[in-house]
Amino acid sequence: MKTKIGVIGGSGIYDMDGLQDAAWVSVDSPWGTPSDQILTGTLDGVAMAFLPRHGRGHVHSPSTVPYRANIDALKRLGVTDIISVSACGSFREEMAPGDFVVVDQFIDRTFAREKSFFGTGCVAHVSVAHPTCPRLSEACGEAGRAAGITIHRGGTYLAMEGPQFSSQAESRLYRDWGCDVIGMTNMPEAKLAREAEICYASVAMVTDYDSWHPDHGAVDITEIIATLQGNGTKARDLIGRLPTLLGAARAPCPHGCDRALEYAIMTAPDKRDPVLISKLDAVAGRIL
Ligand SMILES: CSC[C@H]1O[C@H](OP(=O)(O)O)[C@H](O)[C@@H]1O
Ligand SMILES: Nc1ncnc2[nH]cnc12
Repeated sequence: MKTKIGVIGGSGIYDMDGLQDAAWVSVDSPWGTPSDQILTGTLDGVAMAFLPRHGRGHVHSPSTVPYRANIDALKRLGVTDIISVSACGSFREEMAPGDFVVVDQFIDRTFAREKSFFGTGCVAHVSVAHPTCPRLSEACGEAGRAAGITIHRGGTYLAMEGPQFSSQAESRLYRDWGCDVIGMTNMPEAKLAREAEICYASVAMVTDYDSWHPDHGAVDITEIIATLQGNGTKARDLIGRLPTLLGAARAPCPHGCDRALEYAIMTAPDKRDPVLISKLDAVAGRIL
């Protein structure tokens, strides 16, 4: 199988340079219209697909990002591995603004989003005990180190609904829960990538200390935007190193991300809803 790297660019990352045969393409999805067109091309001989999560011009709020359409569209393009690049606040002194964190766990506190491709007429339960792919996360860590970025391996990301930032009491609570960083978008994105059997790694770029830090006051959007610019340059460097690290030929995921649906579907074949089954053609076509 061939590797196709999908990059979902978060706040401040709306484009990707250096692709050969670059073209923005529209992808139709039965799950709605994706956030934007998808930039396709190749980098060092590896196929790439870049999607700005909020759309060019930052149109979609964290609650209205069409997460299902985005993941479905990437799957339709043949994406095997997704790198999610996101801005985040930090709950740890040592995870400072400008640092990157390769997230490996999530606490999902979002509540106003569609979180699954499955439902009435085709029920499925996948495991998200380990919601990110260790192989892909390792490659992101290596690429970040090679780019000279201070990059922390492993961290728990609190996904909040937003769009407002947390109160100081919430910020302190999440810190006490053992969370390391906070953002508004990695859920349900990571869960949907698992349902679509796509390896998913999350690179969170610290922009602020949220609102718990006694020396930093409350999170402030102007501070975030200033830090985002430097973070974006580093993120482009990290992503540019991934094709060589991952290679064009892809072995099956040793952690089973690409087989997540193998035993997940509960609904008996004769009880399945044909309309839903047809919408699942890309996500679950391998097993349906
Ligand atoms: C620009 S501050 C808040 C905004 O930034 C993050 O976006 P993303 O995860 O797409 O990089 C955060 O989740 C909020 O949406
Ligand atoms: N403190 C914060 N909370 C939520 N999302 C963020 N994105 C960047 N900083 C954030």
